[in-house]
Amino acid sequence: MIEINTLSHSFAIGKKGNERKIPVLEEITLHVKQGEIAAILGKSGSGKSTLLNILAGFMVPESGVVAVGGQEISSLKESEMADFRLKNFGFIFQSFQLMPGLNAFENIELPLKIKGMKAPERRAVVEKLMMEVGLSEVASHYPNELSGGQQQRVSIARALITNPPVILADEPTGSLDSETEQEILDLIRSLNRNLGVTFVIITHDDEVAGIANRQYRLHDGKLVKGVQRHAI
Ligand SMILES: Nc1ncnc2c1ncn2[C@@H]1O[C@H](COP(=O)(O)OP(=O)(O)OP(=O)(O)O)[C@@H](O)[C@H]1O
Repeated sequence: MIEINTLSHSFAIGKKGNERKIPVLEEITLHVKQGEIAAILGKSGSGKSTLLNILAGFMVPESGVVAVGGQEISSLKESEMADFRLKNFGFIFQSFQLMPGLNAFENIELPLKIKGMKAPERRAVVEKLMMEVGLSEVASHYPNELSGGQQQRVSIARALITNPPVILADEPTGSLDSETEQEILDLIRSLNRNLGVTFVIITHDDEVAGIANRQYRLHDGKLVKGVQRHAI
């Protein structure tokens, strides 16, 4: 499903004409099968966000190949990449990134509106998913009227509403207390099982990585360990 082969990237820092190249990712090779949960673990500064940004096509790597569902993404033009991203990826962030002026239902509905789905169909699809993620009771609540865990459920539902095959999650429980973290991890696991969605989770937290079928550990831009914990 996701194939990253000998990916390297560096950033140039310093004044123009006097730049230094700092390697951030070195010869990364990792593969994620369809339906797996993969965790990319690493301390702050190890290169996790850079790897996720390259995987999502927000950044073009210096060298190496990134393919998703057989499509090599570095060969896509910017507009093709935007289209590819919409169809293939859902995003979950540590800080939820909900629209404050929309209630829970409307936040989840938004991607379907953008896609041009008609209102009655949207309602049916959103209500079904809200039930699945345990949000039916709070459909009309605005983000500031929801707990952190509920806000993350909304953002997970919004990521899933267009049925993307892959969810990219950046520290999805980083803003939550440990009890709520466990609830969200259980939800991710059950959505992965029930819907067959592939998850790539970047985290510094071994607890979060514990739900993954496959763990990759980054240290100073190098993959130090790729562990298959349990098959799907
Ligand atoms: N645009 C940039 N220009 C120069 N250096 C950068 C840039 N973006 C990131 N870096 C450097 O690359 C390294 C990896 O950063 P990255 O954000 O990928 O790490 P991370 O593991 O996601 O860290 P965190 O967990 O703190 O978000 C860091 O040393 C960072 O300073």
